[in-house]
Amino acid sequence: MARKFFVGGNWKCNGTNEEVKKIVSTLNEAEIPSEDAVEVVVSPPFVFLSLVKSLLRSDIQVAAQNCWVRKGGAFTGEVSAEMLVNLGIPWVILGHSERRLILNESNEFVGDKVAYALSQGIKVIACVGETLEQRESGSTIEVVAAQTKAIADKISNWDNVVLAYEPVWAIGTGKVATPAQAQEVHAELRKWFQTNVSAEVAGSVRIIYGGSVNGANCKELAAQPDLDGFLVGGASLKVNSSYKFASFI
Ligand SMILES: O=C(COP(=O)(O)O)NO
Repeated sequence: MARKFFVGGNWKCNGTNEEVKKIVSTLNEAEIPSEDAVEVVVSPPFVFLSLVKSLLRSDIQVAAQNCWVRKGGAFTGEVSAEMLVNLGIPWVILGHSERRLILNESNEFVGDKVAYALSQGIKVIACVGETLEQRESGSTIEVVAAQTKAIADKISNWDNVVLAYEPVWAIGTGKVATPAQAQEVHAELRKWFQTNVSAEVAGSVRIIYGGSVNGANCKELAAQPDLDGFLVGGASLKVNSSYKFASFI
C-alpha cells in the first residue's frame, strides 16, 4: 500500500508574532504538492497555535509540540489534549529527544502520552532516536525498538501515528544521517512492526526522518524505500520568498 509522504516542520521554542506571521505568509505562497500526495504539518510553540491556525492555508495542518499525559487539571504549566481539540489542532509531536533528555521523559511516559492523545482524537508524531554514545556502542536498533515498543504496549491502533526516527546526534548539528544510515534504521523499525505488531501496520505506518534535513539533502533521503517523509527543525524556520516546499519532496 502506498504511504502518503509526510513533511513536518518543528519550529521548537522559537518565534515572535512578527516572525511567525512572516513564515506563515511565505508558506501560504509556497508551492506544495496536492494534499493527496503529501501531508504537510507545521508545529509552532503553544503560544502561536491559534495565530498560525487562523492565518495558515487550509492544506497545511498544525501540530502542537507536546501535551499532557492525562485529562487536564492541577498540572501547572501543562497543556492538555482536550485543549488542543478545543483549539482545533489535529496533531501533536510526542517523545521528542529534547524532552526525553532534558525533561527526563521515559519511554513509558511517552507511551502513555501517545495513548492519551490518541484517545482524545489527536493524531501523533511519535519521536524515537538514539544518542551518539548509543550509536557508537552499537545499540541503535535496541534503543529505538525499546522506544517504539513502549508506545506499542499502550496503543492498539497505529492509523493515526507517524513514527519519526530522529537520531539525537543529527539534531541541530548539521550532521545529517547518510541515506544508508537512515534507511537501515527505518528498515529495522519496519521489520520490528512486522514481527511485533502486524504485517499490515508494518506496511502502512509512516516512518519519517528528522535530524539536520534541508533542501540540499532531502531528495536523496526521500529516495530511500522505508523513509516516508521528514520532521524538519531548523530548516523549517528558514523560509524565504524563494521557498519551494517541493524541495522537501
Ligand atoms: O528535532 C528535529 C530536527 O531538528 P533539525 O532539523 O534542526 O536537526 N525535528 O523534530
